[in-house]
Amino acid sequence: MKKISILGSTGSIGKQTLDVVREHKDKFEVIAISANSSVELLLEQIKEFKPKYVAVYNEDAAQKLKTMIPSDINIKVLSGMEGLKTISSLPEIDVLLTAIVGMIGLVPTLEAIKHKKDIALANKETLVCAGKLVMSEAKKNGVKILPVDSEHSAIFQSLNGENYKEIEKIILTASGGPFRGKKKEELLNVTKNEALKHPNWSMGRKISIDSSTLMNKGLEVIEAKWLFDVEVDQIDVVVHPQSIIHSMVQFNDSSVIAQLGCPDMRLPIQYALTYPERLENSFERLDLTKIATLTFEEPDLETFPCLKLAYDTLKMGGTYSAVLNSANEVLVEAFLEDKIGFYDIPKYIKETLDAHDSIENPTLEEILEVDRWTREYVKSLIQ
Ligand SMILES: NC(=O)C1=CN([C@@H]2O[C@H](COP(=O)(O)OP(=O)(O)OC[C@H]3O[C@@H](n4cnc5c(N)ncnc54)[C@H](OP(=O)(O)O)[C@@H]3O)[C@@H](O)[C@H]2O)C=CC1
Ligand SMILES: CC(=O)[C@@H](O)[C@H](O)COP(=O)(O)O
Ligand SMILES: [Mn+2]
Repeated sequence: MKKISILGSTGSIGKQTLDVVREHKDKFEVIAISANSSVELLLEQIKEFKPKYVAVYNEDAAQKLKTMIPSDINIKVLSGMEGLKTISSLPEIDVLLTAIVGMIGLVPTLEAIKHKKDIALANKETLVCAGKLVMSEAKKNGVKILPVDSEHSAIFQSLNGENYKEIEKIILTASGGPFRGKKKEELLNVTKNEALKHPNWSMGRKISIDSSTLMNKGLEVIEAKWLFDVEVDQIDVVVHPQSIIHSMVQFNDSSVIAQLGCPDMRLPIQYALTYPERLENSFERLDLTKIATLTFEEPDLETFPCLKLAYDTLKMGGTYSAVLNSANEVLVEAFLEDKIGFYDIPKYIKETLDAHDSIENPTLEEILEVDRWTREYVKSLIQ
């Protein structure tokens, strides 16, 4: 039995992780679950999976959950950041699955690494804001960082048994999002509801907006750099609207290896939890004869400037990617609250990057301070 703790069990990835557990009840045991404030769903999950711990970040919600749990259920209710850190480092867990959204996942993930827990990583913001630190801590503690993000799982699977030094290029596929093929003039006044309509994946709100701006691909470029230890010019993005090829690796002998499958996050989640083994499951099989065409095009960096901004921050180094990420988190939230327009997202990110004094090799405390500064700066721009 693999013992799992889940950061963000009530979200899109969290719920699909529990689907994987349901599929393999004899293989996985859920020791801890958590959320920000979705207590009704947490209660259902507690009744079904019987975890020993639940962490609710929001203090009021944690208190509310305590009153909702029937007296015959024995579970420890924790709260705040301390709660998230505790469930990330429990002695009895083998792996922490990070399905929480945003850079708030950084501190508990580092806590898990310090306690030598393997990480099944969906929370890409952690590597975007602190990739160097997280990967070096993982190496120091002998911890595996197992990618859940579909593209990075595809790359990881394509690299199975290969020598990472022989990678020539990583080719990240992008769906192009809901606005693929459109030009800036057509997108100036798009609404959040239009932006939330991803063509292939049903995901949380933040990542759905990121896909519509192509920031998601930018964050994934940065995530790939740290996971696979490649240079920025070794990472290409190709738009592949069908989301069947989840990504590829080109090797130094010109061979290209790819991973394909139906768009279903349960597979990368399962693979991260069972690696290096594979487990038979009931998920839909890919039938290539039913797919008329697989197409590929270059990303349009003029219409989608967020992707270029992400590449730029990798080239500039230091804490620029952390600023990109924190600014984006604030701006996506503001866009979802109808406070800013679609193109205000790249505009204010650029202005914040221009105002930032970068720090080379930042410590955790410095990254947290950069996050605080960035949020304050961006909010002052919006007002
Ligand atoms: N969805 C997908 O298919 C994919 C997602 N990812 C990445 O996975 C991560 C999760 O995405 P997704 O599942 O879509 O997001 P969702 O918005 O669907 O879920 C987010 C989860 O995080 C929890 N959460 C948010 N803030 C806090 C907090 N402060 N403390 C504790 N828990 C918190 C939420 O709790 P609550 O319900 O209470 O708000 C919820 O459980 C993101 O980093 C995303 O980029 C990567 C690849 C694919
Ligand atoms: C499922 C997944 O991994 C998402 O990150 C997905 O890739 C988003 O799609 P695009 O960003 O390519 O539109
Ligand atoms: Mn992805």
